Amino acid sequence: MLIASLCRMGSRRSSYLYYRLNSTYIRRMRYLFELKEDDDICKQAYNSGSFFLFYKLSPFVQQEGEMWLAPRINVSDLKRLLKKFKESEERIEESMLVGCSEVCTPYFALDLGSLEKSALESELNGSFRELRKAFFLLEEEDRSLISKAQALLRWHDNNRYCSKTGQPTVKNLAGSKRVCPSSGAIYYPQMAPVVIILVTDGSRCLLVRQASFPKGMYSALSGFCDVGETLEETVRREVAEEVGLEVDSLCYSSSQHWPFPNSSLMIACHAVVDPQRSMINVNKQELETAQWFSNEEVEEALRMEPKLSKEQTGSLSFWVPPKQAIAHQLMQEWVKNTFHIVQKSSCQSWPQI
Ligand SMILES: NC(=O)C1=CN([C@@H]2O[C@H](COP(=O)(O)OP(=O)(O)OC[C@H]3O[C@@H](n4cnc5c(N)ncnc54)[C@H](O)[C@@H]3O)[C@@H](O)[C@H]2O)C=CC1
Ligand SMILES: [Mg+2]
Repeated sequence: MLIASLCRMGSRRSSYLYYRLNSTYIRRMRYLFELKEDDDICKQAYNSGSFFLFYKLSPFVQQEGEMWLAPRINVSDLKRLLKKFKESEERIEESMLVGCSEVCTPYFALDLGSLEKSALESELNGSFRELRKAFFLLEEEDRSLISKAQALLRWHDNNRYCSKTGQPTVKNLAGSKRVCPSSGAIYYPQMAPVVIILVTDGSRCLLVRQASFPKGMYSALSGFCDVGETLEETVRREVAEEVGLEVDSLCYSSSQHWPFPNSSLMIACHAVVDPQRSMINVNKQELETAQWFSNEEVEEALRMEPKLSKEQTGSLSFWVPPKQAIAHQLMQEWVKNTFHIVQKSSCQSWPQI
């Protein structure tokens, strides 16, 4: 966003700043690429790295006043910690690369789940919190790094063996892949593509409840992409499957990595149905209920603090996910009318029927 606004300024100074920001970004991406490709460089990078710590997939966090942080510790503190718990320094090689700072300080994540939790917490002066709680407490940058870190740690934990030979697989130092030494098969960390769709009939938008949602919460309709589907096909199928409506047109909004319960790539879209054919027919195997809401109702739900909304204060009997969820962003776009629907005729990949 900063880069975009600097571009709009259009002055010579802003072009220079734009170039500097952009080149820093390229340098960082090239550096991360090297770390992923070359174990020797990655091993050296541990020495200048910062480490996020986890305990059985729960991130280490600290509270500072009102703020929650996911602190990173440097390699000498990490070595001291391992020594104190009588662990070998080789444990550092179990770390995963999760990113780097503006000045190319690499960030790693390490799970210390085999050590004693309360002793670790008092040594580090903080606590290991479930990601479902930490996610909504942390600021954007920490939240995104911690989510990525947990997704990587979980994927490696679940993919220790080769599905062809049954032999143990070995991770590269950055954790960007695992290799089976006997078959040579390479496995890469994966996330599942999911569409999340805010359906509108022009004047109202459709929100749904799954039985597993917290009481009173409604969200946008969602569903996993089936193998072989385009995004448009998934949107159309999910809307038909879950609420029995036919999508006329749609547009892409944005995407988000969603770590719960496993790693998903949430692909957010707006979709339009014909107001003459807007009668909902809920698939009870998938949803508890689905309902049309007015612009005013959604606007009020968005304004409410999730904590207050859970207690159902005010005139509304429902609440919506907090700002960290992409469903919230779709609703914001809808109430402000800041999305642009692509007409069916101009959508190249629209399925032929
Ligand atoms: N960030 C956000 O704002 C939101 C995120 N989500 C996430 O979207 C994901 C999918 O949403 P649903 O409506 O439940 O999907 P869905 O409508 O496709 O139904 C889930 C069912 O699909 C099947 N399925 C197919 N492929 C699967 C896969 N790769 N992993 C797991 N199950 C698979 C299973 O039978 C599962 O019970 C959920 O993980 C949820 O956490 C959902 C709503 C809002
Ligand atoms: Mg669904």
